[in-house]
Amino acid sequence: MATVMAKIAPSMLSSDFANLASEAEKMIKFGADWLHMDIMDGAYLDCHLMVTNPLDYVEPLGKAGASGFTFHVEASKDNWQEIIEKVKAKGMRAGVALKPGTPIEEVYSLVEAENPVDMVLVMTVEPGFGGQKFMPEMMDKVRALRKKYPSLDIEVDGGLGPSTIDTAATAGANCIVAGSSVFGAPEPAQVISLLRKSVVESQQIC
Ligand SMILES: O=C(CO)[C@@H](O)[C@H](O)COP(=O)(O)O
Repeated sequence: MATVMAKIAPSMLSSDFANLASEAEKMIKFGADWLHMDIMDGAYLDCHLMVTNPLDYVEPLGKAGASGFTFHVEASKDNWQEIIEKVKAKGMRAGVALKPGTPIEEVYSLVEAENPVDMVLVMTVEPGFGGQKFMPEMMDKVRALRKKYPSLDIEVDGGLGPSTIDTAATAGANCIVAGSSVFGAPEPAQVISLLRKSVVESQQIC
């Protein structure tokens, strides 16, 4: 599977997520896979929670129509099992993210749990803002995950674009989050298509 997700930043949303659908519609026009479920069959809304208390957001995001709920391993040391359970009970896929300084071994127990996460998000910049430089050294984490879990969804986020996608895709990432490279492009659709092509081609030679 190759998934290209255009990011909807929290600052673009109202506090009650009331404008979620209209923001998702914009992404459809650009050709992203990341779409609101109520708008189109097969649409997928991926939500990455860079917060200290992810549990508080399971209910509102489930209600708003989120498809995937990704929380940080650094913020859930004591309650990740409860978060996964509640996220899945709300009909969402569960993902776990890790910051650049966090060792990859910290997510293994969440992938191997009886009730496991469906995806691991390897941050390729420090969480905080768009437009940062891709960190190629994070590809060691992606390679380790892909080797250990051949069919796991592995997402990368930060600095992804035409000049970095091949590095991420050949390492084994199959879900790509792209902000500035898509929104800053004269032809966003072309960038999305290029990102997808790189992932698909890398999967064929694996
Ligand atoms: O959330 C983050 C960083 O905190 C990322 O999602 C970036 O916002 C992606 O933007 P680009 O690096 O693609 O511009």
